[in-house]
Amino acid sequence: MADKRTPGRTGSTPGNAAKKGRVRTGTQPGIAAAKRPPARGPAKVQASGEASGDAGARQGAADASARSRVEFSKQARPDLASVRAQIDGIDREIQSLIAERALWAHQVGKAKGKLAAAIDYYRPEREAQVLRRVVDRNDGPLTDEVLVRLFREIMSACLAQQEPLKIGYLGPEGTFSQQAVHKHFGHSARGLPLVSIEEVFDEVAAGNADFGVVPVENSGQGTIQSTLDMFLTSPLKICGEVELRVHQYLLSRTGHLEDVERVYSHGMSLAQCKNWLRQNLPDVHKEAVASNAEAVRRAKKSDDAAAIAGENAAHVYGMKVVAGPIEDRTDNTTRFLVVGRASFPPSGNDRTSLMVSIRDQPGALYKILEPLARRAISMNRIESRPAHGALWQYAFFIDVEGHVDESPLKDALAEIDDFAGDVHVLGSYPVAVP
Ligand SMILES: O=C(O)C(=O)C[C@]1(C(=O)O)C=C[C@@H](O)C=C1
Repeated sequence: MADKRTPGRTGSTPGNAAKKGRVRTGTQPGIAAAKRPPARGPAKVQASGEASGDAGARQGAADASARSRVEFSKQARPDLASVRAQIDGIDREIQSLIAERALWAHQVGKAKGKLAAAIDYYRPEREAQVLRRVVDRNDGPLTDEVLVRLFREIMSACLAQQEPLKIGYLGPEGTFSQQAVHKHFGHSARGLPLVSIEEVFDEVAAGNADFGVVPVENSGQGTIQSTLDMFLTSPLKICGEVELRVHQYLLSRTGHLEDVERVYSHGMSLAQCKNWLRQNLPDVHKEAVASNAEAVRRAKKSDDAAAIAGENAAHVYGMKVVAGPIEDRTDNTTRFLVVGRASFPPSGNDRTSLMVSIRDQPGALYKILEPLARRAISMNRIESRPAHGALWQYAFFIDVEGHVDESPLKDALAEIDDFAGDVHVLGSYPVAVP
């Protein structure tokens, strides 16, 4: 049956890996294939269409999936035991396919040659391509976001077979930065909580962490200047971006709003909940601290204190939720950057961050932007920061679409007038997948 689902797969399974004893009995592709229940219509067509890359088969999968949903909805009241038997069969099949995928991912590792560490196996551009395909194929009922999360976890586990990646972030545990690490690298990566954004950059530069995840802007509050300033002196490259929907909660020991006399949080989080605080706790003392998790740790010390943080932090620190979500904007989103020591090839949908310092001459910024504009290269962002070491001189942080190794961005950068200023490529990276 495995032959029918993915032509040529059975028999070419990396069998020697199984011989080495890395595979649990019963999940070996060969054995599992024999045990698999008869494939149900949608799954069968979808899998074979994917393996052959045949658009017709993929359409067939979509049709079959739509058909099966109509059939589901027509059923008056299905028999619970037989529905569960179906689910058990599907679970068995999913499990054996995940095990088989892990074997292939291990083969990819071997195909890359003798590499030193997990970081050498990590390929953000490939991960983005895999996830975009998941989104393209998605025909419901699960959302793109849910499916992307599941597939990220699978890739994260596959990569961790070599060795887990070590990711530095603004700690302690329970911060939104930690959530961003999990969203981008999955739970098989090892998080390294650090005390400041500066330390995240330092630990990655020193090789003590493979990558770092740092917040760079919030949809309502704008840029996190301290992160941008790190790029003025850091040698690190931007290798990725993560967008995280941020929900804020008021947490306390007692769980009662009337007990609250003081509220701690990171300055950004206090700002994101300004209206709610004005309406619900107008007279209490508000204090900005280094991180939301630090705020929770302080609030945990007394009954009259509360903290604003993610719901996650309530579980990590054993606090009660007083109210939430309490952010003023319903689309409250924070963008994080992934920083590392290497550059990666194009993924097909990339963004590039540039840092430009301008010479003091007429039209300098125009001369830098004109070659981009002439090629219709979209600019997502331009931001100025005082340059280090020179009074009234500015560095411009510019995000554009495209990858430095590909036209038209490659040609535009080659043409940019050297006399107008210095253009430093901070990194080209895949546009965030939801
Ligand atoms: O395709 C690769 O290069 C792999 O190593 C496999 C894989 C995956 O599981 O799909 C795992 C880790 C990489 O970051 C990218 C993809």
